[in-house]
Amino acid sequence: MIKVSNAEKLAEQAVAALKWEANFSPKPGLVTKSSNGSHKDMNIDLFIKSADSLYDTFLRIANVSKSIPISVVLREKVGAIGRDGEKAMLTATHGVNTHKGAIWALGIIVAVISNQSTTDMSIIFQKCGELASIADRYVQLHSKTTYGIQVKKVYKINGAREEAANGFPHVKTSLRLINGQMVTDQLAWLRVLCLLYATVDDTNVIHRSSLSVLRVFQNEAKQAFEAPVIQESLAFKQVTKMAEDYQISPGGCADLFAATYFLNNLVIEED
Ligand SMILES: CC(C)(COP(=O)(O)OP(=O)(O)OC[C@H]1O[C@@H](n2cnc3c(N)ncnc32)[C@H](O[C@H]2O[C@H](COP(=O)(O)OP(=O)(O)OP(=O)(O)O)[C@@H](O)[C@H]2O)[C@@H]1O)[C@@H](O)C(=O)NCCC(=O)NCCS
Ligand SMILES: Nc1ncnc2[nH]cnc12
Repeated sequence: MIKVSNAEKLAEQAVAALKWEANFSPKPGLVTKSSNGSHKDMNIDLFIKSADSLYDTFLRIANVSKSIPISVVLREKVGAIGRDGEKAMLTATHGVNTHKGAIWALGIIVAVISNQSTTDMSIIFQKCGELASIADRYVQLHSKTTYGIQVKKVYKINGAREEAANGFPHVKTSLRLINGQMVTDQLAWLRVLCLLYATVDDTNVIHRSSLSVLRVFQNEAKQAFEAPVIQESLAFKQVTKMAEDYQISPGGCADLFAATYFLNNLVIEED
């Protein structure tokens, strides 16, 4: 029987995916090892610290998810651990929001892999949708108005919550595009990033600019995605310039990029 990695391995792989994403370059608007993008309060060291602070969160999620069926009980247990994870992140970063969206996306994915003990991606995405769609009473009780909620009040778009509830459609597409290619294939990964920039309605970008700016940004990213050599294309230069001009940062795309890497590199163990 094939058994998915144990809880420790899953947590290690989730942290590794976050560090890989932070280090990946270029990522217009986002923090990389060579640029702080559109950020004054973040840098690569902060992202690495933040990723390390989340190991216990992913480990607890993987452990709790082993034996409880997908249900409101599991959803609320994972939610409570996720909120503890947000606190751990804010302690590690002295109050800077580096990984809230990533805790959410990878938290749900880690929970499902541990729960289902499978590497079948269609099952993983379907069950992620089920788990993320279950209402967690404590989120309603404790959540203040977030940027995501504010943006969705104004525009009819899907944010982080819907991405997970719909079974991560953008991660599914990214995974198909990368199709098991190795980490070292930088150009292939840059294409994945451009496709995410082109298709995700990132609430961070809208919050810092507007929906119409996001649409232009997405259109440039789509052209960059289609270019034979992305980094040499005018469209990619435009994406970079727009990130600078509008100080926009597609943090939601970064999270889904990390989630794609995590699933593409999921290690399985045999009994
Ligand atoms: C369901 C929750 C995700 C909460 O959703 P909500 O929409 O209410 O939350 P937001 O506070 O707006 O955070 C959502 C974060 O998700 C990322 N994101 C944005 N758009 C999308 C999208 N379309 N698809 C997927 N993901 C998306 C994004 O996170 C990343 O960006 C953050 C950094 O942003 P930045 O602009 O640099 O910094 P800020 O300080 O926020 O802004 P400025 O002031 O600087 O401009 C960083 O977090 C990245 O990861 C959005 O920020 C969920 O969180 C929830 O309900 N949690 C409760 C606990 C729980 O149930 N957990 C269960 C699983 S563990
Ligand atoms: N590398 C990055 N830069 C800025 N925001 C992010 N959110 C997640 N990863 C990020």
